[in-house]
Parts: sequence; structure tokens; C-alpha cells
Amino acid sequence: MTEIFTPPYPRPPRNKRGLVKRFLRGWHSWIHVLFDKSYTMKMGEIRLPGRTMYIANELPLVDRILRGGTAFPKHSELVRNLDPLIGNSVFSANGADWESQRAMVNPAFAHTALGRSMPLMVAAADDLVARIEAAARDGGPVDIDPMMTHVAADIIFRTLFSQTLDAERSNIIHTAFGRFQRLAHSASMLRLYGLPAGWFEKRSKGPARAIHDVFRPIVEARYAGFHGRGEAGTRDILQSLIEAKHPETGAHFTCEEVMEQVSTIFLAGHETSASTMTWALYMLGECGHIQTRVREEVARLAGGQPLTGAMLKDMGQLRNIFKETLRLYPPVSFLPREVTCPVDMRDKHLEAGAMLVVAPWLTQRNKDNWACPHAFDPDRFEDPANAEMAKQAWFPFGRGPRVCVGAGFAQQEVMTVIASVVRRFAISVPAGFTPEPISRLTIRPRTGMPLLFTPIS
Ligand code: HEM
Repeated sequence: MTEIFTPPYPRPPRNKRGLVKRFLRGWHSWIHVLFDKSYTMKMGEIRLPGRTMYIANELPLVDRILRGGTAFPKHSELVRNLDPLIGNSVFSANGADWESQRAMVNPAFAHTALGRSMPLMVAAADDLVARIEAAARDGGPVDIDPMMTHVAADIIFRTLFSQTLDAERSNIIHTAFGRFQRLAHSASMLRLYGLPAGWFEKRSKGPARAIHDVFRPIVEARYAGFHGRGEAGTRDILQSLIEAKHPETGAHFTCEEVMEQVSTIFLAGHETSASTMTWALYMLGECGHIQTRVREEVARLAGGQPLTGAMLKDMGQLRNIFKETLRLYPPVSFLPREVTCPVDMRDKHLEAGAMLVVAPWLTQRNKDNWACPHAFDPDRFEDPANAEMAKQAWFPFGRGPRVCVGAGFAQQEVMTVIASVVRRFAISVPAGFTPEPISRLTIRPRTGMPLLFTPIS
């Protein structure tokens, strides 16, 4: 019998640590502050000098909060944290402002329609395979962490702007986003502990600007083309945003507002998928038997032909790998909401303004919800006994009115990339290497993800 693989996660201490120890562990990563009981408690309360935070794990509570819409808007701490990067946009806005932004942005998402985006994904995945081939030629390990950023950013770049993303701009994005995550995380930690965070807040603006500078020239030229010279423009997400009208006033987005929406779609649309692909390839590298099975599935359904949406639909094993990766490493691991009116939950009384966190990382690794919760077992999604849990205790894309608008796009892109890689290479993990997951805005390996790729003839 093949043993089930348990991929790395920070082993929680048995007991809650003191304030200082928690601060030190949390300085690099949110998941490092959790302790044993965090994974099974129904509702927890954490008193910090800066604020009191509640974590709701009980399934009906999770549902109530996420479906609660305006009663539990996105927390101001999250909004402040992301502000240098995405400003006031469809991810961060609340209430009526969010509703009108969502109405304006919705038509742009027609460009992420699965049939329309499939050829872009296949082309970007082919370019990735060529890059891996070149990098693996000497037989040494290849760090796939920046490569997954490149392919995911390339896919969303092609969908947004009808352009490919070259290696130089991809490197700028990967490096700047890594820096932004570190600085924004530190600022957030300090604010939660009631400490001054100004230095980190100020420093985080630099990498955010470096990312904006990659697409500002494209956005400004196209905006001026349409609004200044009446040019029709290419039919893509950017053009839909430039042409979008407010549902009541009929006003267009300003150029800065288009920049904010573009930044949001670009960041929400590549960093999360890149994280998923990195962890999926790592776990396949560790689990040769699952890798062989999925390679056989891809060969049976696609042969040597370019992948299509119809082929992906039939790749059940690949889809289960996607789901299981998102269960174990949900890129958005914590969803912080704000309590708008005093409310009672279980035995707790929450005052207005309190932070109420719903945590895919915890609910999806809770042993009351899933058997062997920390183990990588894609087949669990085939078991009818797990069908109800897959509905209630699996929500890497959120749930309710603020659910991710790119979930179908992400599934198609991750499946396309993994299928393209496994049919071309046998993947393995260098002896002695174990990645350390770090959770800031998303979950990435602390020191990259070197893997070995052997071409399959
Ligand atoms: C594996 C990949 C992805 C994951 C795990 C993910 C996860 C999430 C989650 C959890 C939320 C809701 C956050 C909350 O309720 O606080 C969200 C929202 C959002 N996502 Fe994704 N996402 C992914 C890919 C994408 C892609 C590919 C796009 C765009 C093409 C996208 C665009 C958005 C947008 C615009 C929102 C805000 C929706 C709103 O509030 O109206 N995401 N995502």
C-alpha cells in the first residue's frame, strides 16, 4: 500500500503562546502563530493590544458570515493593507460603492470566458514548458516559484492587455510583489499590536509603484486613445474597463480608477494561481504514483494534441489535484471581515468594529471536517462520504456575494499548466529539500521551490 504524503506546514505548539512569542512567530507568517486548538475550536478570541480578533471555524458560522454581505464587509485593516497596491477597487470596496463597481467591472469578465481564454492559456503554458526545458538542460534543480509567477502573470496579462509578458517585466513583478508582501505584512502585524507602522507603510509604496509602472504606460495610452482620440481599441478586459459606465450616473472610470481595477484583476488573478501551481507541482514531485496516474490521464484524453476545455472537463484526477492543493494551501488563507453592529456568536459578544476572521486554512485542515486533514490525498474528492464537506468545508474562493469572480478561470489555467508540464517532464524533489510555507497575502515557499525536471521523450 502506498503511504499518504503529508506536505509541510508549521507544526502548531500544544498551547497558546504568550504575546511576545506570538508576535515573533507571526512577524514572518500568519500560519505560524496558530496553536493546536486553533485547528478544532469552533470560535476563538484573540486579544491583541491593537484590537480584539475573533476566528469563526464552526461551519454554520462560516456560512452566515460569508453570506452575510453588507452585515460583514471586508475589514478596514485589509483595505488599508492592500491600499498601495489596489486602492479602492472591486476587491476592497464595500456596500453601494462595491455594488456599482461590480456592475461596471462585470462585463470585463466576459473576456475570462473559458472558451475565449483557453488558447491564451495553452500558448502561455507552451512558453513555460520551453523555459523549463532550457533551465533544466544541465540536470540541476529549477526554482519554479518565479516561473509560476511568470506563467500566471503572462496568462492574465494576455487576457487583460492582449500582450505577452516578457521575462524582464515578470522579474520586476515577482521581486516587487515579494517585497510588498513582506513590508505590508510587517505593517499589519504592528498595527494589530497597536505599534507604529509608518516606516513599513511608507516603504511598501515603492514595490507597489514598481508593479504599477509595468502596466501604467499600457493603460494610459489606451485610455487616451479611446477618450481622447475616439480609437476603438482591442477587445479585451482593459478596453471593457475603459468603456464601462456607472449604472446610475453613466460616468466612466477615470484613468486612475482603471489603473486600480487593472491592478486588482492582475494581482488577484495571478498571485493566487501561481501559489496553487507551485504547491501542486511540489506535491506531485513528492508523490510519484499520483504523478504517473495524472500523466496517464492526460495522455489518454489529449495524446499529443493541444489541450482543449473539453479535454480538461474529463480530467477528473487533475481536477482533484487542483482541489486538494487548494484545500491544503488556500492562497487566501484568512478572510477578515468587520462587525458593523454588535452581535452574539456562540458564547461571545462582538462589538461593532471587531475583526471577525473566517479561515479556509483552518476549516480545510480541521480533523472534524476531513480525515487525515494535513495529508495530500486528491482521491478524497471522489469519495461520496466527503461530498457534503466538499460543499461546506472547502471554500478557497470564498462564498456568498464576495465570492471570487475568477474561480473558473483559475481552475482552467492551473489544470492547463499542470497538464502541460506533467506530459513533458517527470518531476521530482531534490534529496533533502523541504519547502517552508509562509503565509502573508498568499502562501509561498520561504526560500523558493527548486524541483528536478527530466524530459519524457
Ligand atoms: C487559485 C486562484 C484563486 C484563488 C484561490 C482566489 C481566491 C479569492 C478569494 C478567497 C476571494 C474572496 C475574498 C473575500 O471574500 O474576502 C476572491 C475574490 C476575487 N477574485 Fe479571486 N482567486 C483566484 C483567482 C482569481 C482570478 C484568476 C481572478 C481574475 C481573473 C480573480 C479575481 C478576483 C476578484 C476581482 C475578486 C473580488 C470579487 C468581489 O469582491 O467582487 N481571482 N478570490
